[in-house]
Amino acid sequence: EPRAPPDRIAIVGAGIGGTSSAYYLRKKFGKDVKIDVFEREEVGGRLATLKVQGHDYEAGGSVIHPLNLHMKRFVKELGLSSIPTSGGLMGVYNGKSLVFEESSWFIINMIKLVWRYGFQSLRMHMWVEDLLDKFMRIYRYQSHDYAFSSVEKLMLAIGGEDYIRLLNQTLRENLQKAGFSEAFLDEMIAPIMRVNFGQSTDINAFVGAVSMTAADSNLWAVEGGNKLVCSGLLQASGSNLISGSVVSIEEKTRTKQTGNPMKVYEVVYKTGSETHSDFYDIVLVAAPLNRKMSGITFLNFDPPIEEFNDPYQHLVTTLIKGELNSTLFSSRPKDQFGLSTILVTDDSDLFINSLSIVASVRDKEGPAPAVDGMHVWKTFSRDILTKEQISKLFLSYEYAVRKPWLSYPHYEPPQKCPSIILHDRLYYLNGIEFAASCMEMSAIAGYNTALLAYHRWNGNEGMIDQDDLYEKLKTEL
Ligand SMILES: Cc1cc2nc3c(=O)[nH]c(=O)nc-3n(C[C@H](O)[C@H](O)[C@H](O)COP(=O)(O)OP(=O)(O)OC[C@H]3O[C@@H](n4cnc5c(N)ncnc54)[C@H](O)[C@@H]3O)c2cc1C
Ligand SMILES: CC(C)=CCC/C(C)=C/CC/C(C)=C/CSC[C@H](N)C(=O)O
Repeated sequence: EPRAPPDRIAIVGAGIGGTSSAYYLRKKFGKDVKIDVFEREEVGGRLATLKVQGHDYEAGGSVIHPLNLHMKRFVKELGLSSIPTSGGLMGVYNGKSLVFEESSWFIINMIKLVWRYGFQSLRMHMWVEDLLDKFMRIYRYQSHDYAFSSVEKLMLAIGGEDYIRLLNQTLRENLQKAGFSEAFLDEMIAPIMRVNFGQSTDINAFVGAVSMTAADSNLWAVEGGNKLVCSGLLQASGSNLISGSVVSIEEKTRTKQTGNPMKVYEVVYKTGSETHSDFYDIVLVAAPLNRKMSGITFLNFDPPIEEFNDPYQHLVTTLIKGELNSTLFSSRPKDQFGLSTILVTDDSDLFINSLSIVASVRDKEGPAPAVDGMHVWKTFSRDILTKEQISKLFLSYEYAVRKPWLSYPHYEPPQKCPSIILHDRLYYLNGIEFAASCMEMSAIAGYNTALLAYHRWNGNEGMIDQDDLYEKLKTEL
């Protein structure tokens, strides 16, 4: 029989990780537990929008894969709508010319790819499909309430030693061993890593494969903004949003109303200039702890809570309403340029990772047609763009707005992922980002940590770190 549920749970962070964990904690522990979600900025976290002339555009997490089943389920259960994001033609620029340009004709693209790279594109598609096939196992494990006490054990359960190997090799090493050519890696793979994770093929091979799936077609987004999933989950979970910044967490002993002494966590948080504190049975940290990003101090833990020293990447999203200077990329007349996404190779020496025409979060039909040759373009760059750099990219522009991020871990395989269990009933979701950082991975972490907290609270050790789950569930169903 499950023991009486906890009285109070605290979640630090109202991004997709924190809000999905609130949603699943409510489902598991029931209606009586009090769930407080602390958020120091906007609900949504790295799911955020920027306004350009009255219209909202994704500035953080923008695309979702059709096989991201948690995001798909959230949109359905929250009564939200999805809009397609793929579309437009892509080119790869190497600093001198466009080494590859998509055609609107599929057969032309195939001929171009086979002519330049043989059948490597087809082999890459199969490599990614194999990863995705194994990846789908996590949904079956979680639908049967199985949980994992570390990212490595979760990865092992999904893809066996192959997945652990992907974590511990660079994408380049893995693909070189698989026989892919340097030209294919430099001209096709590296630009996709740069746009998706701000790094090249030195990234770990698992996040590299995840990044390749983000180059698939049929990607989608939430109409009105992906951050609506977070606000929706927060409401659906019946949690209390506390707009404040958590500054410390410490284990304390308190006497409950029953008269029994209980170990609880004191969460100290600031709202404006005021400092408050409250006590919780369970705490989930759903925000990166790296390099003091969260500003949380763990007080008087013995042994002390592990250090989180790996850096996150600086990345700047800039939205510019302007007319592209297409002569920078091609000698064709500007009205025949035709590309809506430009990726760059490592040796392009260009100060951006990517440039693409974007649609607002309400545009169901894709980007609005150009007005006076002007579109809204999104660039990703490591540093804030100077006016001179923007003027190099655009013949003219009406408006520019930017959002700097500490976006993703800097990946440096072999990849050690931070722990999920920091202390008895103190959990950490964002270690999963060191496998791969995306909305669906944080949603998976939210579900896994909710299940882990529930099973550990109720002593259901048999539901944690089960071996051979794939075989077990294959025969059971
Ligand atoms: C530019 C960019 C583009 C991206 N594109 C995509 C994409 O297309 N598709 C995709 O799937 N993923 C994408 N991602 C990644 C995806 O957005 C993230 O992996 C995901 O949103 C992380 O969610 P999270 O809840 O784990 O963390 P976060 O969203 O970072 O949420 C953590 C929250 O905790 C809060 N917080 C931190 N410390 C404290 C504290 N001490 N007290 C209170 N609150 C605190 C923060 O304010 C934040 O709101 C992108 C990310 C960036 C930056
Ligand atoms: C977890 C699995 C199996 C799939 C997720 C695929 C996916 C959507 C990954 C997101 C990768 C990412 C962080 C992209 C950032 S940039 C997105 C887009 N290219 C843009 O330019 O906005």
